[in-house]
Amino acid sequence: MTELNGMTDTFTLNNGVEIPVVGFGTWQTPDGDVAQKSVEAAIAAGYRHIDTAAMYGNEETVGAGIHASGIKRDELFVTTKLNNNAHSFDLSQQAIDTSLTKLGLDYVDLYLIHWPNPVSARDSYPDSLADTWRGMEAIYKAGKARAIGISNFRQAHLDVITATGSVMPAVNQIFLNPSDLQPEVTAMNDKNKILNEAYSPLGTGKLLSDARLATVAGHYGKSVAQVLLRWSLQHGFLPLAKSVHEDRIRQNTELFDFSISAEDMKTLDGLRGVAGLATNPDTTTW
Ligand SMILES: NC(=O)C1=CN([C@@H]2O[C@H](COP(=O)(O)OP(=O)(O)OC[C@H]3O[C@@H](n4cnc5c(N)ncnc54)[C@H](OP(=O)(O)O)[C@@H]3O)[C@@H](O)[C@H]2O)C=CC1
Ligand SMILES: O=C[C@H](O)[C@@H](O)[C@@H](O)[C@H](O)C(=O)O
Repeated sequence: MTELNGMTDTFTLNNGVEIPVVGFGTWQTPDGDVAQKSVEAAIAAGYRHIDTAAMYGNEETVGAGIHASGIKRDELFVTTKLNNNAHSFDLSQQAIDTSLTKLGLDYVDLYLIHWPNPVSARDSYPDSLADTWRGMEAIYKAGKARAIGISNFRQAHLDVITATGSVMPAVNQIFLNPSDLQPEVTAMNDKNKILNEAYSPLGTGKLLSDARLATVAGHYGKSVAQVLLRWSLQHGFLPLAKSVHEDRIRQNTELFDFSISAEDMKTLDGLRGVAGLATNPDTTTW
């Protein structure tokens, strides 16, 4: 993308759907008041994109936060994910209906397969995965999701679904921050016009105390969190930041009044392995 102006900026997915360039994460956000209030706070702060999952156990109260915010449905982009234990055509059809009921929505904007190779279905992989993608396509065609995609997928997994599928995933949501740029996965996504969504953009908080990141943030009078999110955007990745604190939620939207220099981008790109973080390289157990 060439210009970054604000939270309502969008990337265009490979099926033409517009997706707001920053998303609000809800993994480990406790179900109940905390989820409802943090989602409301995120929408009030300007977020127009919420990321949840059946696995997070908070779809009901994330949905309550969406409704309490008073935002119009077509001004909000909502993602949820197929649970790890729901890998089959039939289970995927049941799972989307359950998620929609919990969220109180008629459709989601994006529905993702959470992991390619759930432990419970490992024996039947890759058949279960091809079958699940067929289920995702049916969900898309029924209008229950405006776009469908994948998460934690590498080449071998993508090959399974493209061998029999007819819809290319719109998104691959992956672990992506300066501790791990995942060059092979992002190249695969780029080649197939699959958007790179950056999960754990703050390393689930573990990157925030790194001294080298603090030095770079100091160049801009910004927090480390803001620099990490801006780094994602400047790479063309869509960051999903989670917080349950109103001040941080707001802070994480203030990303459009500065730009990281090419030199500092290089420094950040060189931080591989920082804070001991890296992605599981074992493609067979994903
Ligand atoms: N598809 C997948 O398999 C996965 C998807 N995800 C998605 O990505 C989202 C983000 O990733 P996640 O791993 O949750 O973590 P993040 O990288 O977003 O980091 C969140 C942590 O950082 C803290 N934090 C957030 N903003 C600030 C700030 N400005 N200053 C100081 N601390 C801050 C939060 O604390 P606090 O909340 O207390 O403010 C929390 O501890 C998830 O919530 C989920 O939606 C994540 C993992 C896997
Ligand atoms: O979306 C969240 C993530 O998938 C998270 O639930 C997993 O990474 C989990 O901690 C695991 O160890 O498998």
